Amino acid sequence: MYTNFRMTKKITIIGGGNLGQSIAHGLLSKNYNPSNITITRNKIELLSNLKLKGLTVTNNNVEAVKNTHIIIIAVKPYKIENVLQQIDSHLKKNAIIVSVVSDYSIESISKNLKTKVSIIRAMPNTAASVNESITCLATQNASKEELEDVTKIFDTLGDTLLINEQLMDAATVLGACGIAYVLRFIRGMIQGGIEIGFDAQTATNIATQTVRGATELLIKNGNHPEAEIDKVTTPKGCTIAGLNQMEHSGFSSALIKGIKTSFDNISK
Ligand SMILES: NC(=O)C1=CN([C@@H]2O[C@H](COP(=O)(O)OP(=O)(O)OC[C@H]3O[C@@H](n4cnc5c(N)ncnc54)[C@H](O)[C@@H]3O)[C@@H](O)[C@H]2O)C=CC1
Ligand SMILES: O=C(O)[C@@H]1CCC=N1
Repeated sequence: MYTNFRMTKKITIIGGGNLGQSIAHGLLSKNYNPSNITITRNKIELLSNLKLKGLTVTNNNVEAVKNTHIIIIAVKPYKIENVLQQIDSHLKKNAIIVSVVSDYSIESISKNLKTKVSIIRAMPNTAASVNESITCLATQNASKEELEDVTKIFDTLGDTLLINEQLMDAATVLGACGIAYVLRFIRGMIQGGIEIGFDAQTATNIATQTVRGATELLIKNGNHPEAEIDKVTTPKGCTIAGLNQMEHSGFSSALIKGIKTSFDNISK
């Protein structure tokens, strides 16, 4: 993970919504020069917090891409074609299009652009705002240097993986939708914690740090989850009793089915 680099490349984020703003906040918190970041959306008043931090905020996509090297498109899938048509003839020769739009292929982006530019698909998540995203990247025509530049940007927002584009839908579900699944899990932990005696804030503190600890055990030890679970489950103890009850209620199965259902719904 890069933590201390300052890139001088200009970045434009088209679509300053949930993900676009998360990316902007993540870049700012790692000292990306705000004067090198432009962010667009129709209602620019909703970006006033970023404007105060020194970003260029505009609703003019054409102006926003004119002198920009890296253009991150973060609009909803049904809006990307409009955006591509709008910016096409205004792109710099060496521009790189980075699309975080789900279910919209590199081939589709290419077909909607007359200008020949490098295209990279990226699938980060909203934890980019706190520099803890996992971002999967895929490209067909970007050079090694271009891919390195874009990887550096997403490395400031968390971790980055290069994948085959065929796995982009799977990356969307596991990494991007995954934030919501984990949050719902944590909410369940908190609700359980309140029922057994903690106030909501204390339950939240315990649940969130426990999730962080479990995650670190896997990342730092590189173990299979069951190896770490074995260390917690005393024979005839309360952990295994609770865990088995969760499984009788379909805990793992619910997660697997949910992930599969999300995947099946990507193109709907
Ligand atoms: N929200 C998430 O966790 C993730 C979202 N994505 C993808 O990122 C994209 C954006 O998702 P969200 O941020 O959740 O949506 P959003 O609706 O919060 O943000 C999209 C923004 O684009 C703006 N917009 C619409 N048309 C525009 C135009 N012509 N020019 C400039 N701005 C325009 C909208 O006003 C809105 O603020 C989607 O394609 C989604 O699939 C990918 C990974 C995670
Ligand atoms: O739910 C969605 O459609 C988007 C894709 C990834 C995260 N949110």
